[in-house]
Formats: sequence, C-alpha cells, structure tokens
Amino acid sequence: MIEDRRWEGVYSFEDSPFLMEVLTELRDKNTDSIAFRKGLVKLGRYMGYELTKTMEFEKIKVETPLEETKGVIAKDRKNIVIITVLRAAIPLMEGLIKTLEHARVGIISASRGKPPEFEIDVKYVKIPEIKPEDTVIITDPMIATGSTLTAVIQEIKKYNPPKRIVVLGVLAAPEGIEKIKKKFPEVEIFITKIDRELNSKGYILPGLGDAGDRAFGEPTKV
Ligand SMILES: O=P(O)(O)OC[C@H]1O[C@H](OP(=O)(O)OP(=O)(O)O)[C@H](O)[C@@H]1O
Ligand SMILES: O=c1cc[nH]c(=O)[nH]1
Ligand SMILES: [Mg+2]
Repeated sequence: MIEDRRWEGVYSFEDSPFLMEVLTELRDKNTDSIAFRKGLVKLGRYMGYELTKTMEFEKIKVETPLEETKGVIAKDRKNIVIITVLRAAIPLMEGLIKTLEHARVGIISASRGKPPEFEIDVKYVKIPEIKPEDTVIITDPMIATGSTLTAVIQEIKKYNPPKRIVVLGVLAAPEGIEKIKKKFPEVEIFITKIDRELNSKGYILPGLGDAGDRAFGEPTKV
C-alpha cells in the first residue's frame, strides 16, 4: 500500500504484484465476464485484508490448552458497513465480505448519464443503521469523473456520522479523486491503481472499459 503524494489519505496498491496481476487480467479485452467477475471478487478479498492493516486491534490475553499468551482482538473489523454501488461493485463486495465477515451491507443504485453533464440518477437507497464507531466502506470499482461517488457520499452524509468513510475501488482517474478530496477531505480512498486520465466520454485511460457491462453484459434498450 503506497500513499499517493498528490493527496492526503489516498492509497494505491502498485507495490502488490498479486493485485497488479489481477488488474492486468481485468484490463485485458479478451477476459470474459466470468473471469472478470472472479477477478473483482479476488481484488475485494485481498483489499479487504489490506484494509485491516489500517484498523484498530486491541491486545488481549488468551489461554491456549497449554498456557496463557498474548493475542489481539479486532475492534474496527466488527464495526463495518459496506455500501455497494450498483451494478459493478457487486462482485467486489462479495470478495470484501469474505475478509470482513461481520459487515452490515447497504445498497445504493447510481447510474451515470451522458457527457458532458454526467448527471447521476440515485434511485434505490437501503442503508443499515450507521453508528459513531463504524467504518463505512463505499465500494465501487471505478472513480472516473467522481460524480457517482460524490452523490453516494452526499447520501451517506444524511445518516449518523461514522468514525471513518473509506472508498475502496479498482481504478481511478486523477480528476475523480481531486473532485472527491476537494469536497470531502476526510474521506480516505484505497484504490488498486490510479490511471492516467479520462477520455471525452468520461472513460478512464488506459482503464478496463465499462466495469458494469464487462461484469454483467451490456444492457438492452427497450
Ligand atoms: O466517477 P463517475 O464518472 O461517476 O463514473 C463511475 C461510475 O460509472 C460506473 O457505473 P455506471 O453508471 O456505468 O453503472 P453500472 O455499474 O450499472 O454500469 C462505475 O461503476 C461507477 O459507479
Ligand atoms: O472507465 C470507466 C468510467 C466509468 N465507468 C466505467 O465503468 N468505466
Ligand atoms: Mg456502466
């Protein structure tokens, strides 16, 4: 995990050969949706484990069948709310919850409109109670313009303030991170890799394409 020099509280995982290998598979246009979803599950699981390194653990004593020794007990790990942003975050959440098994899960649907406005349509919000000791992990694989996450964070701010708000994703464009950190400086971002830029249609370059479509197929218009 490396803190990016451009912002405070923004971490990438370019130092992890395992994550870079999974990301390479996700980027490959020949990766089908089964392998793509599996890749997202793997990333979620591993990044959930990495996130525990930033959490509070308490030292305790433990009795083995032979003698007493020192141990630890997770505090923060038991106070987690994962917010899944539909659609593409579903496999990422599936992986995350394997490492953070105590988490309560909220769902938000947010779909991004056409350029240049990229209007965000939030239609479905089901969030469990948020307590002051909670870490809220918003999971969405792509931070492009940052408009979706801005709308999602605004939605979460309507609830009780948690101890931490953390964003966990796969790829981000610098523009998107800049937008979120400017509006919500307290929000921490953990992202597999920060890419170069956005194209005129708001896609991340080099990116991996449309994460929702690659995981679940292109939606049909009726
Ligand atoms: O930072 P932004 O510019 O707002 O873009 C990022 C959003 O775009 C994608 O969702 P999309 O709207 O394509 O929905 P989908 O997951 O259903 O495909 C992605 O999963 C993010 O939520
Ligand atoms: O590159 C991008 C940008 C937004 N949403 C995606 O799924 N991919
Ligand atoms: Mg999409």
